[in-house]
Amino acid sequence: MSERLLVLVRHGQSEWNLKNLFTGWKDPDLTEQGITEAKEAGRKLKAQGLTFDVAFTSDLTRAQHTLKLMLAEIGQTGLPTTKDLALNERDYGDLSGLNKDDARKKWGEDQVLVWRRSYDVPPPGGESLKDTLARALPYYVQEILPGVLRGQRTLIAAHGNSLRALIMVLEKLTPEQILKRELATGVPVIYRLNADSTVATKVDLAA
Ligand SMILES: O=C(O)[C@H](O)COP(=O)(O)O
Repeated sequence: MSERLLVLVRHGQSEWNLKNLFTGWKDPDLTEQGITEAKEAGRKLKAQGLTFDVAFTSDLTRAQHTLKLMLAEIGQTGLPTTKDLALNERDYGDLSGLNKDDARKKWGEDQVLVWRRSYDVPPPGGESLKDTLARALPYYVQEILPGVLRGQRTLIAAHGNSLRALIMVLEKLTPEQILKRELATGVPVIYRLNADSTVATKVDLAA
């Protein structure tokens, strides 16, 4: 019986994470720290003895770069990889490029938290987590999950909110529970699935 392995990794620190800017579909690369985090994520996966059959990433540089660095650490630079917009970060709309502390001063802590972490309230001109889920979940179900269930060991390098959307489904979290769920940069979360696509085990490789 194959193991139905699915590993999710948020990209390492980006230049705009460092500057504390809303990023969304903007396309900054990793910082030096982000490069270190991505390599460390690869080392952690290697230390777990994990290798992969296939990888998925978004259309954005920071996730693609993170995947490349992880695969180099694991020794799998040629791994078949699919890039798709469906795994992109939530579109932050009009907030993109604004400083997160400046936004809190302008609109208040509570409003900014709702935009950043709530399930169904979109930032102005952007996507809510629900909107993000509406394009990430069909992609997961149609393009990723069938392979996992066939035993293709699968690595996904993507973004805080596109992965929170998938985690909400995988872990059956409520809108209240997802509000509190944070995803650190460069931390692999390892799932093994049951044949019915529910989660059998989860290991979070934080720290
Ligand atoms: O797009 C962004 O600004 C970040 O990658 C994620 O932002 P968040 O922490 O506000 O969800």
